[in-house]
Parts: sequence; C-alpha cells; structure tokens
Amino acid sequence: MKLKEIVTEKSSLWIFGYGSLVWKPDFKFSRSKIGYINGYSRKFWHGDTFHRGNKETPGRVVTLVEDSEACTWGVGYEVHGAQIEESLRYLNIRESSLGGYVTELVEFYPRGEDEAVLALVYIATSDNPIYLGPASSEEIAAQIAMSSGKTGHNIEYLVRLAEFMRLYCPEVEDDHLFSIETAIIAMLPYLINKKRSMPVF
Ligand SMILES: N[C@@H](CCC(=O)N[C@@H](CS)C(=O)NCC(=O)O)C(=O)O
Repeated sequence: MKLKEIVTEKSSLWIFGYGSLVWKPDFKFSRSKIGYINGYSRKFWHGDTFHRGNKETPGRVVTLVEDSEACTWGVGYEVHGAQIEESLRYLNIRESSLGGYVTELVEFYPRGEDEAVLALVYIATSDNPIYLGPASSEEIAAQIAMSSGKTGHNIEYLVRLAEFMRLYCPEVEDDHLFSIETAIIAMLPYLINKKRSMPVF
C-alpha cells in the first residue's frame, strides 16, 4: 500500500515513534497516543554520525529489528492536512537524510484499543552504511558513554528513552534498554574520575 493510500480522505496520517521521536517529535501533530507495534523489537544497533555522534566516534541510537515474538511500545502521532507535508518534510531530513532511516508501514495499536491504524515508521536496516548491529549491553553502553553529536550527548538519548518507558509504559519489560542503562550507571564513577583526571587545556 502506498503512503498516499493511507492518507485517508480525512487527510490524516499516523506516524509511530519509538526512539527520540517519543520525547522530541519536533513537528506539529493533532493528537498522540501511547501504543505499540507487533513483530519488531527496539535495539540500539544503529550508528549515528550526526545527532549523537560523529564520523570518528559514531553514537548508538535505536532501530527496529524484525522479531515475530516481540512488540515495541512508543508514541503514535496523528497529523492532519498541512501537518502531513510539514511533518514528512521535516522527518525525511532528520530521519532519512541525517539518520539513514527508511520508511515502512506498520499496524499501530493505541493502548486500550482493539483496532489498529496504519502508521508510518522510520527504520534503519542492516544494509545501511552506518548500521552497527548487535553488541553486548556493556559494549553498547561504553560506546554511548563516549559519544556526542550536534544534538547532544548519547547518554541523554538513552536516559530520555528509559525515562519515557518508565513513565508511560511501566508495565513493559525492555531488558535490552534497561540493561544498557544499568551498564552506563555502573560506568559513571569511572567516567567522572576520567573527566576529573583529564587535563584542562
Ligand atoms: N526512528 C526512530 C528513531 C529516531 C531517532 O532517534 N532518530 C535520530 C536520528 S539518528 C534522531 O532524530 N535523533 C535526534 C536526537 O538524538 O535528539 C523513532 O521513531 O524514534
């Protein structure tokens, strides 16, 4: 089904966010709903050489990996009328040009509703040149701890996503996300001492 076919005659489009889009959509929308999509798990397996890293020290951000047993919670945003073109123009730059994500259509289930709505989602696939793939929680945490980019530190990206899940999806277990957060917290004394011992130029 083509995008233009899911933009119903009411000229409404749903966009599903599961990473930085859950705390910073940065586009105008008419309403938002917490919910999930089936068949994907969220993984810190995508590299980021702009927002949270650079070419020498890429950061790690989330993407979706197909997994028939899994579901991923996030936020669905409904855009209407002029908001559709505005949001797509913005996201195509932020997500596709700068982030290397491509678009897919998925069924989004708002919390407490039986009916799914078709939604656009941005996914970075393994054939993407800055795709980093699987690594242990400790390795991912170490990379996040040492990365920052034009939008901010990679630790902020992780913490805001963990905060979102604790606040809005407290019933959801996300071992991948919270094991990385635990590993980063364990590193903090080292990171602080390293900072202290770093020479000030
Ligand atoms: N496509 C995912 C991930 C989005 C994401 O994290 N994209 C990065 C691009 S590499 C971004 O926009 N980062 C902005 C930031 O880090 O604040 C989502 O739906 O939330």
